[in-house]
Amino acid sequence: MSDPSLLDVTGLSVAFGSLKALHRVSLAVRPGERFALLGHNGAGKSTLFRTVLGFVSPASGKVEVAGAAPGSDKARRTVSYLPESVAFPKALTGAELLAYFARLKGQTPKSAMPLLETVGIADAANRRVGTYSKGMRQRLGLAQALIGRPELLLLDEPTSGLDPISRGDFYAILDRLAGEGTAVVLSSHSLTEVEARTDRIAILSRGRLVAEGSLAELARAAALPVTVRVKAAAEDAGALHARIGGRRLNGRSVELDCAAGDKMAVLSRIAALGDVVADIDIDTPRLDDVYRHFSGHSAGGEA
Ligand SMILES: Nc1ncnc2c1ncn2[C@@H]1O[C@H](COP(=O)(O)OP(=O)(O)OP(=O)(O)O)[C@@H](O)[C@H]1O
Repeated sequence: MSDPSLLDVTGLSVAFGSLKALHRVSLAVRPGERFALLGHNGAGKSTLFRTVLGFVSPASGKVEVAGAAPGSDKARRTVSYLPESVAFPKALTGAELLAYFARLKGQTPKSAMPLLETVGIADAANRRVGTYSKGMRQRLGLAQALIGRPELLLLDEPTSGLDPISRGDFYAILDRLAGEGTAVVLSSHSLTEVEARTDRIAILSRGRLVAEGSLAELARAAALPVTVRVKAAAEDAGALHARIGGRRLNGRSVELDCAAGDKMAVLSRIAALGDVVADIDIDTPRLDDVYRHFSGHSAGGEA
């Protein structure tokens, strides 16, 4: 049997006056999962986080954090949050700042110090935070969020403004935490980085959950085609085209679209042509295709 969910959201609606920020949203996140929340500006991602943290009350529906109500002692011990922009006092060192947050969370400063190592800024522990780069401040923010070993991490656009290397490093830390059983829920506008680094994806559009699942499941649900590109051995795309159909790309290659479920049958048909074929490439649907399909928004790599 699979682990029980750490986060259970059932039929959640949240309203600000007449504005429905969330409308009947349901989702569940299990230990060790890396879960991405995608959606346009104002789709309701931060509202969902704030409801899980107990700062916003549902108009209807239910949220449970490890089976407990948001804001309860058990939920607060389970969940931790990293807001999109963290503002730390610049005059404190990284170690001093972590010690301060450890005391606030009822932990000893000593117990929190290894977290500087976890997030890769132990070398800068005694430097003032004012001298940290944006990437180092995000790492410090993550260390702060990890105090007390939360089982569920909520990260609001944690990599926005980071360079590609810092983003990669940040995701590597999240991968390690998930490997140790932490559930990681992050919101992001960057489809390319989320695609490779999360296990499940939820797409919010105008407060509604329009899709939820792994990338492969979403691509199947959207019935997006797989594209198979076949290169002819003797620079004779004409002969190849006559045998397998599809579109001629140039003098050498032919491209075919097929349903995901038909991919293996199409590949065996092409393999049976033997020497006529020099090479095969397969393009499976990307997250920006899936995002565009479900959200009705143009993606271009950014949600
Ligand atoms: N406290 C509030 N009072 C009134 N309206 C609010 C409040 N908080 C959020 N909203 C509205 O609720 C909707 C959802 O906002 P939310 O911040 O959850 O979106 P988001 O998906 O996090 O957007 P972004 O990607 O821009 O951060 C928006 O229309 C926003 O203006």
